[in-house]
Amino acid sequence: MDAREHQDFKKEKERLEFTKNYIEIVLEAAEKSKSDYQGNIKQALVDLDYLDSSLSYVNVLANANMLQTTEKDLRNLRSIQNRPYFARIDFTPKDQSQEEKLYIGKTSLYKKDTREPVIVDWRSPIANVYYEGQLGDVSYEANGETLEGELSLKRQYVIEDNQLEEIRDIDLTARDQILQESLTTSASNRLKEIVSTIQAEQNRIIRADMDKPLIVQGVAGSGKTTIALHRMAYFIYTYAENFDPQQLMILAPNRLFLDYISDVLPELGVDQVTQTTFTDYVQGALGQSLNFISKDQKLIQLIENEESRELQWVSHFKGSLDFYHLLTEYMEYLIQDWIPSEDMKLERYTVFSAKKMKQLFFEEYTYLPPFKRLEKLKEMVKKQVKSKTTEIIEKVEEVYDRQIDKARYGIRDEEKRSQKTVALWDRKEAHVKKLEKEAKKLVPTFVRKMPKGDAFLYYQRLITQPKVVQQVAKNYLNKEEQKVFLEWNKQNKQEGKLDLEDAAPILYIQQAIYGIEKKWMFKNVFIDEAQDYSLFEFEVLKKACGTSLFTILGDLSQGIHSYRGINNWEDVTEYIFPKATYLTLKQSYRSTVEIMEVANKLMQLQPYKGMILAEPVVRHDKAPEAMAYSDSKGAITKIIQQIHEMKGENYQSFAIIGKTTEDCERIYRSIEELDPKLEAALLKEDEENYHHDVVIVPSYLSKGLEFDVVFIMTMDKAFEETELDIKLLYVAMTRGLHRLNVYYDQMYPGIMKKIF
Ligand SMILES: Nc1ncnc2c1ncn2[C@@H]1O[C@H](COP(=O)(O)OP(=O)(O)OP(=O)(O)O)[C@@H](O)[C@H]1O
Repeated sequence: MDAREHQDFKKEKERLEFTKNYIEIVLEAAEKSKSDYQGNIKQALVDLDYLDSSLSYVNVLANANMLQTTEKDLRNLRSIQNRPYFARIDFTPKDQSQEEKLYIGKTSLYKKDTREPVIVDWRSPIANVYYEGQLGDVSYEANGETLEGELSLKRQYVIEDNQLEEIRDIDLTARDQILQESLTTSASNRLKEIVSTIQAEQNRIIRADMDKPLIVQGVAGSGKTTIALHRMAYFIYTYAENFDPQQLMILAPNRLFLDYISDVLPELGVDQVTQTTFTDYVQGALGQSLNFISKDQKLIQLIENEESRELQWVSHFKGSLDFYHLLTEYMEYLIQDWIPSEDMKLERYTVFSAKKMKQLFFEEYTYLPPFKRLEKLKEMVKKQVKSKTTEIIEKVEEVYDRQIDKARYGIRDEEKRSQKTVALWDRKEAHVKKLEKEAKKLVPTFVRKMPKGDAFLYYQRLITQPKVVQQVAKNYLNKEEQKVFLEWNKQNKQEGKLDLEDAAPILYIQQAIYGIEKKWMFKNVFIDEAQDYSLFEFEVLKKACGTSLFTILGDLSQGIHSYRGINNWEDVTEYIFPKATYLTLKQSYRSTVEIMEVANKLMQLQPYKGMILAEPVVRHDKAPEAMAYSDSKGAITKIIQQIHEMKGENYQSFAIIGKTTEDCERIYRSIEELDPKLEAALLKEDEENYHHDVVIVPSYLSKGLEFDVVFIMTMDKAFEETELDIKLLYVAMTRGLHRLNVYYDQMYPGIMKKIF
């Protein structure tokens, strides 16, 4: 209700005033202390010039740290200055009579003297009561303890520019009005934070046990991406003391998507986390750039039906755990002759026995990856050569000395004696020199024989050399399959490219043989659009990152890459993350009831059962319309006209989704010709932004994005009733928040006839 009409308006207004003033005082104080720190640093730097004192260096560091915290606090406080909190709870802890009135906001603020909270952070344990609790008895966890109490008030505020606009008390029956309003607003080109409207099922995911892997199946628009980012923010807050945000990594499907989420990260204070795509991660960890065919390029081939049977089979095999086991065997095969089979000798003396080397390499050093073992062994060889050479030379010298003594005391004739001893001396000297020379060659010879390949080369050898394939793949592929496999890879090699599915095995070889550099290892990994990953990819990420603490979010209904990815979550839990918690999100927040009805109707045409259908939050707009056209230019003219009309109705973001890139290019060219003033952009996979009036995007690339109004337009290649096409169309349909209109060629209606 309008804040002014609420019975507590006066008190709430005073409270807001107080908070506003308090923030101002804190900000002023912080500004002052900031300039003090800056002064201190300046002084310390001056001292550093003429004092050789590590103390002043420490001083610089200490103040720089202080400055950093202050800067961070300042930033946080400034960001909430106009809207310090969004909710209040009244909570009475069990066995206490004093009720606490807690105001919840995006960051916490305490009174300096009493430590009484002015604002409670939304991530704090007690705030859980706001997201989860209904009025009455409630409980929450803090520091491993369950705390109980009574929740007597749950209140929401709409505050704009520090003015209290609305106050809403939530009782058992009230619908979440603020959520409704938040969903009605237009989609900008960016994802937004939702701290004030997080729903209970989402809250459970955000706060789910951080010490266990988490798998989330969530329908389209259920907030998976949003929640992933909020869970990161929660994680960083909860473990602030002993956790560096850089130890978190989020893997997104492409760079376009990273750009889409980029604004919300700093808002949530999680901008320091590593954000990348799977292939960029692999190339980073390898320190090498490789030419992968993107999964979208592959999908285009699939949609266009070129070579599709082999493509699906090879991609599927390369993503399977069978291939993973094959790789494991291959690496054993590969390293078996890394250790020489003959002893390292200096003349007839053994410097390092092959048996000892084998024992070190295959037994003692197995805690290291093989290449590191070799390096360790090299160091060992160096030391051994040094000490053994001295030992051997001493032995040889002893033999000569004995002979010299024998000559000295056994030959009576002086001349003969002298000749003999001199000859022996010369021989001794020459022999020692020879030994020294030979000894010098031992380490370089050993090093020369060390394997010179790298992960990529070893992998190429495995997938393109018939002898290796025959030897290693015989337990996994029959002769015919081996042939297809080899030919496929040979073709790729000739074209200088790699399948996307090659990324995981190359990373596996890197990890298993060379090890992964520390900066590419993480404590916690988040994967969005995880339905597109294969079991092999999950497994290798777990190994390379050195953790099993993954948060995996995906939607099988949108699994347009399921020919290479997964078809169910059970396999992921069974084979990769046996300890994972599995949670689902059924509510969809993005699209209207009308759009979701059509999308669900489409989903039910899937050949297999058991798909979780989305339940939209009750929000209405015009029902989707479908139009069969006979002339594509005419249809595009109509779309342009509708865009102009809807812009007048306050819809802001528009997308035209085509089935293929080719269709999108045709649409784009037509728009340029028909309405050059309309700012249109054709989206590509590696695009980093899409700030335009209208974007034209192929169905497979639209995944994860959202727009106020979506037009779907097909040409001579209709969406058909196949698993892939149904999923592609489902993804396209569920991108719209408010309106969806479909245009298809009347000669090629495909599946549209069944749903409209
Ligand atoms: N609790 C919420 N309050 C307000 N808005 C929400 C809430 N949850 C989700 N949304 C909004 O719903 C939309 C969909 O969210 P998001 O893109 O995170 O969903 P998703 O599950 O990743 O979708 P998809 O799988 O279809 O790409 C976004 O606009 C998001 O801001």
